[in-house]
Amino acid sequence: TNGSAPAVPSDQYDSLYLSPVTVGSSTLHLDFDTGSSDLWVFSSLQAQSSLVGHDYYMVDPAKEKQGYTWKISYGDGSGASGKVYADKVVVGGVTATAQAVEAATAVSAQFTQDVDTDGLLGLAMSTLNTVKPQQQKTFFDTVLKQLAQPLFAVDLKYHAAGSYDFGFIDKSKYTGAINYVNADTSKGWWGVSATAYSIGNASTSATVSGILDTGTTLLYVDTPIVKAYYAKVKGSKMDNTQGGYVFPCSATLPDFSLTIGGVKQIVPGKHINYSPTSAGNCFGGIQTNDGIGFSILGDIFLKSKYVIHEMGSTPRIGFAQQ
Ligand SMILES: CSC[C@H](NC(=O)[C@H](Cc1ccccc1)NC(=O)N1CCOCC1)C(=O)N[C@@H](CC1CCCCC1)[C@@H](O)C(=O)OC(C)C
Repeated sequence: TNGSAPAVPSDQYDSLYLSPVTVGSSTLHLDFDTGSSDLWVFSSLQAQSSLVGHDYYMVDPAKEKQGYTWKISYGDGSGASGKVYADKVVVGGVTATAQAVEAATAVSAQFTQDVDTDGLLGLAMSTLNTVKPQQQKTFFDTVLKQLAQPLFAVDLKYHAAGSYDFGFIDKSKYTGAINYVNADTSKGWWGVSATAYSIGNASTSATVSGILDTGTTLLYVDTPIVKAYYAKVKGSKMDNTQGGYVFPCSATLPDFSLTIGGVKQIVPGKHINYSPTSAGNCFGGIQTNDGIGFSILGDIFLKSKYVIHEMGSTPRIGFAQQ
């Protein structure tokens, strides 16, 4: 089988994308996250006050995996925890009949405030799953064998609805060739390396190692690259109160590319103007990975591409231009 689910921006700046998922008998809107490996949902186990504005999973005690718990924390400091159930999960017509569904008993303030996100669906390797006493499979791992091809493809768009395809490559969603590279899954993520970057037409050799992460809004790379980029943006500055590089909203932003597998993967300058700030300037889509330890190729990088994540005998990543 195969299937496709829409990926709809949660707000006008594409800060995250939400996809409809049937969990048990409810339809929830989840953030598909290639940076983590838990499928967790807002649930009837939470206080009613935490559920205002959310769709949530009505737990069925008969489906509980007795004694199983989970607890996750994310790069931005948010987190959640709870109990585990085995229930039907359907994504774009692809059905996992007994998927581990992690029902929240507690979620951090960021999640309670963000009333659009009803949970996350992790698409990294199952080795990062947080369920105890026994790690559980991601949705993708659960359905892998029933998929026509062992892959999912990510088609996030700039200020528009895109999609996640499971089990097939949709030729209508990209142009030109698909360029494949081996994925480094040793740390549990979809890891890639670039051998160069370019700012406008100037290319510089450098090793950029990072992970693809649909659950991260921006593009985080090494500080020297970030400095070189904003040196080309008149009026840009590092603004600690805003938490990163900002620039006049009228600035012209150069294109940025990373060379992966010998092919330049270009991020249009337009995509690098992430959003206006409260201070009247604009916040950059490229920021420093200081403190993270590796680069994160998040939505700013992904939203101009069709990216195939293939879990064959050798895991591969395929890049094509939208
Ligand atoms: C650099 S790592 C930071 C990353 N978070 C983010 O990128 C969050 C996502 C978000 C958007 C809207 C509302 C709430 C959260 N955005 C963010 O920090 N922003 C601040 C800068 O301006 C852009 C928005 C992160 O923690 N990603 C998580 C998934 C994420 C999904 C949304 C809820 C919070 C958790 C995950 O991909 C992860 O931890 O990746 C690891 C590998 C870093």
